[in-house]
Amino acid sequence: MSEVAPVADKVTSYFYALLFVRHPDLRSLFPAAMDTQRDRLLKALLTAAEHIDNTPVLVDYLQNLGRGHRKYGTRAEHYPAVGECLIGALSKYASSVWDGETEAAWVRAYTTISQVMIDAAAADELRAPAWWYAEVVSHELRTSDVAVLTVRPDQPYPFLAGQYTSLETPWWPRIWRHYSFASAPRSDGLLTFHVKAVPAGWVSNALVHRARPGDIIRLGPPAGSMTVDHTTDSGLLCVGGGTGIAPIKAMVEDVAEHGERRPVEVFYGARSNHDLYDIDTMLRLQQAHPWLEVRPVVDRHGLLQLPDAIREYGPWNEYDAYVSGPPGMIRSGVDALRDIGIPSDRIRHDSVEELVAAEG
Ligand SMILES: NC(=O)C1=CN([C@@H]2O[C@H](COP(=O)(O)OP(=O)(O)OC[C@H]3O[C@@H](n4cnc5c(N)ncnc54)[C@H](O)[C@@H]3O)[C@@H](O)[C@H]2O)C=CC1
Repeated sequence: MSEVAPVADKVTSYFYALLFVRHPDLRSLFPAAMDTQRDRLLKALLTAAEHIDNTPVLVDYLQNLGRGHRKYGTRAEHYPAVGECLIGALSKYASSVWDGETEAAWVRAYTTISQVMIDAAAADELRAPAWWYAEVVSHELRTSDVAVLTVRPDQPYPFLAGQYTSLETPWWPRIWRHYSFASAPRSDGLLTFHVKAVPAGWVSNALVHRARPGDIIRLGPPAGSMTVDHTTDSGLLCVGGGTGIAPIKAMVEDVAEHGERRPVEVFYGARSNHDLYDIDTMLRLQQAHPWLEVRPVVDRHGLLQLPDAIREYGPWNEYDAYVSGPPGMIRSGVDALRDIGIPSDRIRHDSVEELVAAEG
C-alpha cells in the first residue's frame, strides 16, 4: 500500500480503464462521470489495510460495504473481474516490490475481502430490499442554500436515530451521497433530511434547488454507529456544526421517546446567526425537555470555533460525546474532546472519509 498510495490517482484510473476494457458490461453499474467514484476504491482498500489486524472492525466494515453494494446492482460474479483488474493495476504501479509472494498474498486478501462482502450481501437479501424508492412529500427552503426534505419510502425503512443513508436523485443516476436522518423513526414512516447545496455538489444542489414534492429518489440501507446507547444513563454531549445538527436532533428525539431523563447538552455551531437554520426547532425541544440544554455557537470572525466553546463549560467526564458536521470540525472537535479528558471510546462520529464524499 505504501508503494501505491502516493500514485493512488494513477492506480485507480488504470484499474477502471482495465475493468471497462475487459468487462464493458460492468460500465453501466457506474456513474457517467467517474470523478468522485475513482478515489472511493483506494479509500476502501486503505481502510481495509489500516484495520488488517483488527478483525472485528474490518469484518464489520466489509459487511457494510457488501450490503451497501447491493443498490449498485453488484453481483457475486462481478467480484473476480474486479479482483483480476485490481491486481493488474497494483502490480503495474508497485512493480519494484511485486513478486510471486506479493501476488499470492493479494489474491488471498482479495478473496477473503470479497467473500465477506458477498456473504453479507446474500444474508441481507433475505431481509431487506437492495434499495428503497421514496417520494418527496415536502421541500422547505430554510436559507438560500439549506433545504429540509421529507420523503415517504415505498416500504418500511428501519433505522436508528443518529444513522445516515445513501441517496440517489433522478437527475444524477448512480451518483449516491450520504445524508443523516434528521428525525428519529416516526410512526408515519416518513424520513427527513437537511441538505446544504455545496459548490459543485451535484446531488446537494439538485436536492435543494430542483427537487419538488412528487419527485422520486432512491435510498440505500441505513449505516453508521453514531447512535444513542440506551443501556446507560450517562449524559450526552452533542456537537453539531451546520447541517451536522440533523442527526443530533434525531438523537434528542430518540432520548425523549425513551422517556429517559439523562442530561443532553447540544452545542449547535454555525458561521452566522442566519445559518442557524434549525435553531427554532432545537429551542422548542429545549423548552419541552428540562434535561436538554441547547447552546448556539456562532463563529466570531473565526475567533471562536465550535470545539472551543465546549471547553468553556463542563465538566464532561461523565458524558458520552457525539460529533457531527464538516470533516475539519469533526477532527478538531474530537481533539478538543480528548483534550478535556473524554476517552476516545466515548466519542462517536461518522467516518470522515464517508463525509468527504457526502456533500451536504
Ligand atoms: N453525520 C455527520 O457527521 C454529518 C455531517 N454533515 C456534514 O456537515 C457539513 C455541513 O456543512 P456546513 O453546514 O456548510 O458547515 P459550515 O462550514 O457552515 O460549519 C458549521 C460549523 O462548523 C464549524 N467548523 C467548520 N470547519 C471547522 C474546522 N475546520 N474546525 C473547527 N470548526 C469548524 C464552523 O465554525 C461552524 O460553526 C457538511 O460537510 C456535511 O457533509 C452533515 C450532516 C451530518
